[in-house]
Amino acid sequence: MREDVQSLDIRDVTANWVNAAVLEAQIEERIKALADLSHTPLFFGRLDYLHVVGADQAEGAEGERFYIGRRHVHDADGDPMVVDWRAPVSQPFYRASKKDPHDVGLRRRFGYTAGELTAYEDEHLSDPTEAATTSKLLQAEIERPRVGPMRDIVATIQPEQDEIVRSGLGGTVCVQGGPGTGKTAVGLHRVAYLLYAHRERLARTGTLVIGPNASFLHYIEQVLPALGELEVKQATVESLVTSAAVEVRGTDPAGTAVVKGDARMAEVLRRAIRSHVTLPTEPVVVVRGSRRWRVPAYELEELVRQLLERDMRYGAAHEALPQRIAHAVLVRMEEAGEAPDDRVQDAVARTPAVKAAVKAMWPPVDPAKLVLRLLSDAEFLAAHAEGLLTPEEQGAILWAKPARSVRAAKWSAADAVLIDEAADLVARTHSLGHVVLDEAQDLSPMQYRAVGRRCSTGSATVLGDLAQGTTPWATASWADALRHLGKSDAVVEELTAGFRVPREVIAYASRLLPLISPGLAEVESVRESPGSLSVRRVVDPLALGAAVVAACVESLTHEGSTGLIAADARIPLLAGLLDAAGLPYLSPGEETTAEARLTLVPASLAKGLEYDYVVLDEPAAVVSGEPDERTGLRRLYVALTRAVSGLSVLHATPLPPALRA
Ligand SMILES: Nc1ncnc2c1ncn2[C@@H]1O[C@H](COP(=O)(O)OP(=O)(O)OP(=O)(O)O)[C@@H](O)[C@H]1O
Repeated sequence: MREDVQSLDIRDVTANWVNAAVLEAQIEERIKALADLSHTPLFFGRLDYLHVVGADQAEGAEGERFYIGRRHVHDADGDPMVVDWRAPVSQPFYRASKKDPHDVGLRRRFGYTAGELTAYEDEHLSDPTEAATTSKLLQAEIERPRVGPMRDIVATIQPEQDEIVRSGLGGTVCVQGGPGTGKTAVGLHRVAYLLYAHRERLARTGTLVIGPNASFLHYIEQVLPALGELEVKQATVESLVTSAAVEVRGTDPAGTAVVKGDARMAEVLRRAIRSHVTLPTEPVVVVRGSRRWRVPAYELEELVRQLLERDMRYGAAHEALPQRIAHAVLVRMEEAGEAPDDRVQDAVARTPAVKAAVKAMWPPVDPAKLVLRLLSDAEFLAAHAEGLLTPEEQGAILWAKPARSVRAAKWSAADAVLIDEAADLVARTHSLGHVVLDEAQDLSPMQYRAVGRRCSTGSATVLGDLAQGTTPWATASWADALRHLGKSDAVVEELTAGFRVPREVIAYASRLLPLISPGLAEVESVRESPGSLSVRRVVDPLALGAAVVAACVESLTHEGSTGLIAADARIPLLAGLLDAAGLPYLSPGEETTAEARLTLVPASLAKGLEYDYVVLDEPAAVVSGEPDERTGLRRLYVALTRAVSGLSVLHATPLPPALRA
């Protein structure tokens, strides 16, 4: 297939150089998508249907056989050899069971080692005498050491995951799932599925994956290209809302950020922007040739009121008003027996008199300047926050030292979201076709709104775990979150099977659940190996660092990656000790390789990541590094649930009570 594309001669088929360039680019893309990945087999499954698919299931009808792979492959005659995993005929590979065989006689899974076919596993789904078994190949895939970036799970997607992956483009899906239940994997595969099922529509409208930080995005960025999808954009909420005009250089105290992130701020902004509208007291007088045309104030007022009532974007109304005034002038011209056309209306709309009137009634508003004023001018804020924010809340968000200009202001991340909201009040934000929002539990209501306007005419996949919410404004319920996102009708699915964390380790971490998120289901590990958990107290606090380094050395004797997770404040100390011990290490954004397998991870960046072995330094410091205890325990829960094979906890300070023996 690649050779076919490479040998295409487009010289005679293109009319001009533009067409040729476009076609050439498409061919390049296609060659890229058909690249041979030596470790990625062309197929991983086979389905033997009992009957011809789609035909009447007549007794004795010949069955059909399909090989399932990451992409469609055909032979020299164009006949399919491998069907795409996303095609409808592939679905039983993921969903069929003894109970519901989907007309499949045999399901075969193929196992590979370093690109070589080394195993296969058969299930005779329609044979009642064969007992249902769990797949050894799935077990092997889950146990495989984690080195390098996140991998696709296309060969082993589980039935409950597949239901989410294949849910339609029309609806928003929200997935609540504990650590390692495959939320991120499912979200990425859903994008790949949607791009297959709705390629044209999404190519036009675009898709976006939103993650918590750059190192997380780096960790997941290979999954979609491995599935042949090169077009999906990635962003953090922060990068989404920071325009070229404002740079985030400041930080807010927790209390301030909570108020700025509250949905009530949207109403404060709406009032503030509309306060720029002034009802006219003077008429507009347009001079054309020897005639003067007068639109009286009461009529202008009526026009302004109509625009206010229509609740259109502020900027759109600003654009519309001159035309409305000009129209009023035209009506007068017609009444006077003239026959003006559209060009006259345009000309009138551009006269200095109309422009001046519009500027007085409906002046342009710069979103950043509007927020600047709200945060600097106590009276202005009070006027628009009246009945919405308490005086204390207003005090919390006012800058102690008002900024002189948009450029000079030390904008915080929460401020950037306010500016984004204001910008949307001025001009509608462009909506994409589909947005995947990962680690959604950490977003503030205002951040949900910012994401929501980027999929206002599309749909979303919202992924998160309420127990892992570590921001002071973390989501308490998915219903609230979805409301702020503008997707109240979304279905909330729950995933409880854990593919990452071994049983013993997840049981240990889950002791925190009643304190951090009462009512949430504990993750049930599907891993067979019990994993290893060791918790060790180091009596001499000064010896803790050395013990932690020794634990890292020990972990590195095993295959796979090791993550040393510690409170952010302890990172410099541990970095020094690792240097002194001659142990090279990476930062979370850097890719682990067979040579560099140790990563030093500040607890604040551990979310979403995983390592074969985790050494956790001083849990009490992880807890006390957060503004309140619940957030601290949640941060600790995240840190405790990053391990695939083993977790070593080392502490000098007593552990939080829930974790004591
Ligand atoms: N069906 C599956 N087959 C094989 N591996 C899987 C499957 N589902 C998930 N995994 C693996 O489990 C691990 C955890 O998945 P993932 O990171 O998507 O979980 P998560 O729910 O997003 O976790 P967290 O809440 O910690 O961010 C990954 O290594 C992923 O590849």
